[in-house]
Amino acid sequence: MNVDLHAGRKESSSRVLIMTAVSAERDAVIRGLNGNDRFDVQLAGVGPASAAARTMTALAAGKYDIVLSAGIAGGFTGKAEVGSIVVSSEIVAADLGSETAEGFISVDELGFGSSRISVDDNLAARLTQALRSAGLPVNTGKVLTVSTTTGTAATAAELAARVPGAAAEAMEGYGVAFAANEHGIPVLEIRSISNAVGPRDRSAWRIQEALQALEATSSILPEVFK
Ligand SMILES: O=C(O)c1cccc(C(=O)CC[C@H]2O[C@@H](n3cnc4c(=O)[nH]cnc43)[C@H](O)[C@@H]2O)c1
Repeated sequence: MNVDLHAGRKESSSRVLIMTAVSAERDAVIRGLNGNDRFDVQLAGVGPASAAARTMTALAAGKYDIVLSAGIAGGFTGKAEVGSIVVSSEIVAADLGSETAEGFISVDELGFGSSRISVDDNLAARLTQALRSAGLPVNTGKVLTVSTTTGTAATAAELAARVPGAAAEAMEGYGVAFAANEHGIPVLEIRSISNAVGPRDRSAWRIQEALQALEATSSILPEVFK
């Protein structure tokens, strides 16, 4: 999906809402933006429900042209390494559905809506290119939203097989994107990778490295979202 950020407006520049789960992520984004007043950064809280509710509230003011879900994330091995950045090609609620003895059935297959929200392909491509030009390690791929972080190699493998093209896993993107969709506003998810998706080992999370990558990424946003 591609959207004209300036549709219906003549001279103005775009206003961007960025939702992060926690304050350490928000602070990294704010440092990167370096006082640019076209961007507002708000806390989504952890998980898709909080993210959806708070994004709906923030968008009610009617002043934003695009919404970004940003923060740290787990990266799928071979797709997004620790310290790298993932720009979403699609936002997927990976655990929204039913478990059965034969395997997982998504809400799409159940006929209850869609677990996938498309992003603005043109913006995703421009951001990826700008980050690459700045020398940052960036990949484009599907970013999964889960309510329970993956904690075993088996679940990581099952998710990677079930969602071909999955690059990262986080907990808020689908909520932010759902709210953006309700308002008809384009959405993108941007994640810096703090850990590999797989067996839980919090001591192996490289949070500072990921927050630095998030800050560096945020410093590029003003040139992409004009
Ligand atoms: O402890 C800290 O200093 C700290 C600083 C910044 C962020 C955190 C978080 O715990 C953020 C939680 C947030 O991160 C996403 N996340 C990160 N890795 C994964 C993962 O492997 N699977 C799913 N989500 C992940 C998620 O969006 C959380 O909301 C701590």
